[in-house]
Amino acid sequence: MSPHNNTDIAASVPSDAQLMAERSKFLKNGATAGVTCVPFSGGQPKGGVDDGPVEMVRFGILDQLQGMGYAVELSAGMDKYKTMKPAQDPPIGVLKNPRYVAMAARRVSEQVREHCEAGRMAVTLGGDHSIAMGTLVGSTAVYGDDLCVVWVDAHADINTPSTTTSGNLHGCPLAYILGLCQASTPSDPFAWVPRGCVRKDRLVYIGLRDVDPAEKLILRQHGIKAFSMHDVDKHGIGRVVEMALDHVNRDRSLPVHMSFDVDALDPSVAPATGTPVRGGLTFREGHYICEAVAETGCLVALDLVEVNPALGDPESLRQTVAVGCSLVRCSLGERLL
Ligand SMILES: NC(=[NH2+])NCCC[C@H](N)C(=O)O
Ligand SMILES: [Mn+2]
Ligand SMILES: [Mn+2]
Repeated sequence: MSPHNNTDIAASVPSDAQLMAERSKFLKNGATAGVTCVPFSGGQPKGGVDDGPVEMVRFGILDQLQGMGYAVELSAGMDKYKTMKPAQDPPIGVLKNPRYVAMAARRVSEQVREHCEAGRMAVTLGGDHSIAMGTLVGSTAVYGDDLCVVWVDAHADINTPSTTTSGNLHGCPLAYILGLCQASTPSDPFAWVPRGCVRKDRLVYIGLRDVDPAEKLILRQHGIKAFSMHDVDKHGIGRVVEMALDHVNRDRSLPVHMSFDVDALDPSVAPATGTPVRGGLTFREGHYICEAVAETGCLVALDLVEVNPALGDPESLRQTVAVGCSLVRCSLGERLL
């Protein structure tokens, strides 16, 4: 019998999770993925995005992570997100479902904080992007303002309660996180969000192409670094990711939280999402971002949001769920070779 059969190889060669744990600069338990499923759609008007996590689980994301060598620690009580909607939740100004969004995000922040405290890689499956208010409060509670944020999205999601025209809170999480809007009244449902928990110079965007006029002003006013699709075309994705990481984390010595909105990808690659915008990242460009961030060994938290299985035909759904899962795997160190 040959001494080099596959079992021998598998036993002696490190798994992707082991490689990731060895490279992982900030996680004491980097071979454990702390997964939080957030079936939540209250930050925008379209139903279905609350089924994003369950579809990704059904597609096998948890088994896939285990297959890469990760232990998976799943946050309990994902059904609670669907049932915690308050009976009365009238708009505050133009903001829709403010109490519901705030309650859900607060719960997310606690679940993500627990994973980060335990030194696990915190993986959050959305749900709409308003939940990132929770994920970032959770990760910064542990990593403080060292935390760098790579926000991959077609949109800037930085509207304040006074600039949003839609009133959809999935377009606003970063305004709260960066402290661009202060708690106006003691009854503000977002009073628990530590304003400014992420520093403006530690946020960088990749993939922008649909930014509201007021958001453009905010980005300019505060000197927030953003690489649009124009920059991706001009420099190529390799250079853009390098420049983005250089901006927030020149020495690759700080922890990174990546918040990946699947609508950053072109609608031909990820059609089943609520606010698709033409001219997005290719399949490979999206994956390259995840691979390059994984390679730094700095990743401590990942969000994958805005997969909406209710939009489009079964093939669009399958394609979008599959690409969401593969972005998660690549961010957690799955390698092509
Ligand atoms: N997470 C998203 N898909 N956000 C889309 C936001 C669109 C628009 N800027 C708004 O404020 O409503
Ligand atoms: Mn978006
Ligand atoms: Mn978004």
